[in-house]
Amino acid sequence: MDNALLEMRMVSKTIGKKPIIDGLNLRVDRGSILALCGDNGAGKSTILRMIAGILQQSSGDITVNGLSWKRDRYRYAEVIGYMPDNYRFGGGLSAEEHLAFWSKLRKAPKERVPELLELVGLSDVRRKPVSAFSKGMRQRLLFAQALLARPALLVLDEPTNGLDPFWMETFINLVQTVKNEGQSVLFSTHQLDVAESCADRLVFLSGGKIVQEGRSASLRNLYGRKDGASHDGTTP
Ligand SMILES: Nc1ncnc2c1ncn2[C@@H]1O[C@H](COP(=O)(O)OP(=O)(O)OP(=O)(O)O)[C@@H](O)[C@H]1O
Repeated sequence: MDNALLEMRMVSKTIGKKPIIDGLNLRVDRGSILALCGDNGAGKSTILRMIAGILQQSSGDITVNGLSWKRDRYRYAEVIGYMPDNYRFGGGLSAEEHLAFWSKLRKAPKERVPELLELVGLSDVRRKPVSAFSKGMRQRLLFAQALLARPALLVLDEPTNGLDPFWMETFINLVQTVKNEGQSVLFSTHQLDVAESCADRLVFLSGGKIVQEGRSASLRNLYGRKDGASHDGTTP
């Protein structure tokens, strides 16, 4: 049986005349964690936005659990939990109000709201307006939002950005728990130590293409290089 949950086949994205993603093939297996790494502008957010259905690919195919956004966007949306980067919270709502609103949209049971606030350490401040939250607290709320409906695939854009060491460690434990419950996780990061601590596979992007992938910390040598070549020219 094919174990792929997410499959991207020959996906390209051009914005204006600029090619951003070029012939990308990527898969995430069921019950696995994949970290998308790469320098600024490599194309990580663009890929995650295409998977979330916010951006449409210029060509190629994306399926999650055999579903495609183009053909069946409602069922497709149900199997994905997406955590955006730089989400703008508005309206002076509290953490609890935000999560309750999102839980209705996602048709998640009411009990998930207090449960998730507790999980991400925001129970005590649940009635405070999110506008008064720190970056890390907002990130934890967005992470909780992605978990609401226990989606098959979590798509997280820079989830540990702004987290202090305690919450960074907690994030690593939480994604492991999510994986043990059978969900899959795809996240982007600049923090290689986080990627190495929790991902089954690391994929490195440069200029909208995969330049290296594998499990090992030896991939670290590649990070930030402009030519995308590994130091010894081999694939780990
Ligand atoms: N709306 C847009 N119009 C033009 N160019 C865009 C647009 N969105 C993204 N890009 C370009 O696409 C490339 C990839 O951007 P993307 O945000 O996906 O990279 P990233 O790997 O997530 O970067 P970072 O690590 O800085 O978040 C960049 O060169 C960016 O300037």
